[in-house]
Amino acid sequence: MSILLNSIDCPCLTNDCLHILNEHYSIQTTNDFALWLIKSSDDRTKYLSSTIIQCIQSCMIAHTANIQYRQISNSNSYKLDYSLFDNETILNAQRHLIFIYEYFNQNQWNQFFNMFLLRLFLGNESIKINYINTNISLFDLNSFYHDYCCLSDKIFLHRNDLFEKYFFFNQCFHLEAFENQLDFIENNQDSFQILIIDDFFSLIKPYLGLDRRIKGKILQLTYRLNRLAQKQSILIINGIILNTKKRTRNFPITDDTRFDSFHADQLILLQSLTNIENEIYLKNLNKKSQDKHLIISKFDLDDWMKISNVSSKMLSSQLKTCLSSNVIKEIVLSRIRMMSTIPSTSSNQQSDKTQVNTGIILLNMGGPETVHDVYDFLNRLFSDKDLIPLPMQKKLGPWIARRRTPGIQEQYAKIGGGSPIKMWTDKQGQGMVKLLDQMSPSTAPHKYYIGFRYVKPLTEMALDEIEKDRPKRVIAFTQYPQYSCSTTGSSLNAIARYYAEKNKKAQIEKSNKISYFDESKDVKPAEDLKWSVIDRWQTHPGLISAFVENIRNELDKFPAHVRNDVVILFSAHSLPMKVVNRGDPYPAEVAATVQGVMESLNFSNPYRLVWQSKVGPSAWLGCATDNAIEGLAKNNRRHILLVPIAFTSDHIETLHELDIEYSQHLAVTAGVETIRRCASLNDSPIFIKAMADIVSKHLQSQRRHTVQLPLRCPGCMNTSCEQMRQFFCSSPSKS
Ligand SMILES: C=CC1=C(C)c2cc3[nH]c(cc4nc(cc5[nH]c(cc1n2)c(C)c5CCC(=O)O)C(CCC(=O)O)=C4C)c(C)c3C=C
Ligand SMILES: [Fe+2]
Repeated sequence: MSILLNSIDCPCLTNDCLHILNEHYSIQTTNDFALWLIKSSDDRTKYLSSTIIQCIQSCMIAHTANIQYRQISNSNSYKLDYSLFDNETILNAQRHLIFIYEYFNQNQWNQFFNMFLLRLFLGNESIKINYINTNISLFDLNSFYHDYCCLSDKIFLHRNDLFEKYFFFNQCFHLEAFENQLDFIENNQDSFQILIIDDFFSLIKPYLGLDRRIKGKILQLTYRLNRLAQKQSILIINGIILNTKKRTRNFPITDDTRFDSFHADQLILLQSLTNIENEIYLKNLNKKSQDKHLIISKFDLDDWMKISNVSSKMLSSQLKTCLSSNVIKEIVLSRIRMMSTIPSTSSNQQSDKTQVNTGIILLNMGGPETVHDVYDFLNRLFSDKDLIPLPMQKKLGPWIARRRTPGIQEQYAKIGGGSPIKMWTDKQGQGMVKLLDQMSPSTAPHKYYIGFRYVKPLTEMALDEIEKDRPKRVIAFTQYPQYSCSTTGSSLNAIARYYAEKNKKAQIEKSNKISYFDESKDVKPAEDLKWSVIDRWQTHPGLISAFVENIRNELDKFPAHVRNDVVILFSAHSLPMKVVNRGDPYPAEVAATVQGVMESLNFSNPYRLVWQSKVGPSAWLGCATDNAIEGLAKNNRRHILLVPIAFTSDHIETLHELDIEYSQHLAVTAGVETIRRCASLNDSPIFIKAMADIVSKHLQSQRRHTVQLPLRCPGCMNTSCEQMRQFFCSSPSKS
């Protein structure tokens, strides 16, 4: 596909996205684009000419507050034509993600809302709208309220006071208020939400220079925003910064690669276009990716290109026509019904129509997404007999969870309000299936499912979805590189239990002739799903390379004269000695990863493997990471690099225990001079490539599991472990 590009968009974005576009499209530029280049400063013109152009990959077109660009644009009067918001297109769109151009004036905003919202919400049902605005200077809410409410008594508007208090007086720079706002929206998901953020980048900019945790927090907020965009009826965002992967000399935004994470869930490539009169057109550029990614949002901006000026009066009369049209009412009603039941899926957005060839369920423990989810997380965790067998578990589990909740909530609050694991797993899954579709066309299309043990999307939910999709093959892919019965074992046991229960119900149904299955959902037991399992991958070369790359990057940040003396402290989540002593393979497998990494580093530095995150009073495997830091300092080893080696994404143990408890507090009191923490694998391209490679090799091998899986721990007394092996390792009818 070829893209015709005459961009007026911000060069910061266009540069950063260039490589993505170049990969997928052939790009031509036009005179309009050249015209814009000429208007920009010389340096930039040169730079842009050499890199040509790029586009934005997002659920939303993005725009930044580039000062120079503002100056350029101020000299032109851009007009937006309202016939862009064509009735039918809007009403028939499955979801409405609308780009609002930054240079709307107040009148334009009002008209836009009249057009857009009224058309959307015409109907008999009452609708609540929580209206949030980040920039009072752009438009007048009161007039919007007035125009809006007077046309419909079924629409209730709610303006968030908290938001006003913070945002209007803090110039939108108050992250806490922003977070509160997200909480508010999340807690009111039954109502339609409209969130307007003008120039998101300005909102987050003051925080970008700060440390990893704060950036992490911003990242998390943007991620939540994105999730809301997918779940909620409407989210209107302007100015979301995308894809700031590279810091360029000319356009220094941020070098934080994690900032590009916002957008990839649904790919809609939009680009603003100008004609010679400087009117703005919007063009959907992503036909190709629409097909590929099966986007649910389907408005085609090409159809909105018929530009003509529409006055306010004309708008009102159009709206009245809409009101009287039964056909439109019906469409709106069905739209509202549909939008209010948009499911929160546990995996990537793929159309139901596509037959999935290979399903890959990514297994992990998960972490609470917000502090409000901490209790549920802990409750499930302490109710898991495979992880922590307790006497009277049904009572004791929830009791311990309740007691631990406030302390753990505090920890999650300090790392940005929740665990980022879902976000990273989504990114990893998306990257993995994209690569797999290329690497292994015969098993494509591949679809990933997330199966968490202790938070949603729970393993059982993912299995429900798999049962609906009925892929030809399903792979249970543990996201713990090293096998422990308490982690991977617990997830695999959960899968075996799910099918055992299903089969039991099916048997009862057969004998009693009672339908236990909702036939409309067409859920059947899994005999015909071809299951296999990737149960460990502790020494996969890609995994080792990904660790090595991150370690090298971090070592480079130590002063040259101490670099070779830095002690690399590999830190893994510990295990109770009870578990170690029954023969759990985890300690040896973690050590194998460490060995692989050090071999690949040519044993450049002294190193140790130590163990963190002991829970409760019983004996756990040591040396404990905190004792190791203190001991090293005492022995005059004052430069330490911490490497989380047993978990692939950031989580509370890296972000709180390693970064805050140990690096900020303990290291200082112990007299450590330099302590750094190696980045987690998260969205490392090497790592994502490794994931795809592991799956592709597994598919080629025709093996159903490693030779280790059938072997239970010598001291194992857990009957679930036996049943799990029967499911995955024995009868071919289940394979
Ligand atoms: C490979 C990693 C992990 C192993 C092995 C593991 C074993 C294990 N964990 C507990 C008890 C708890 N773990 C908790 C949190 C937690 N555990 C891991 C990883 C492993 N656990 C992670 C990544 C996390 C944090 C998740 C996140 O927030 O991102 C907790 C909850 C926190 C707390 O209450 O302290 C408990 C409890 C046991 C008993 C165990 C081995 C038997
Ligand atoms: Fe744990």
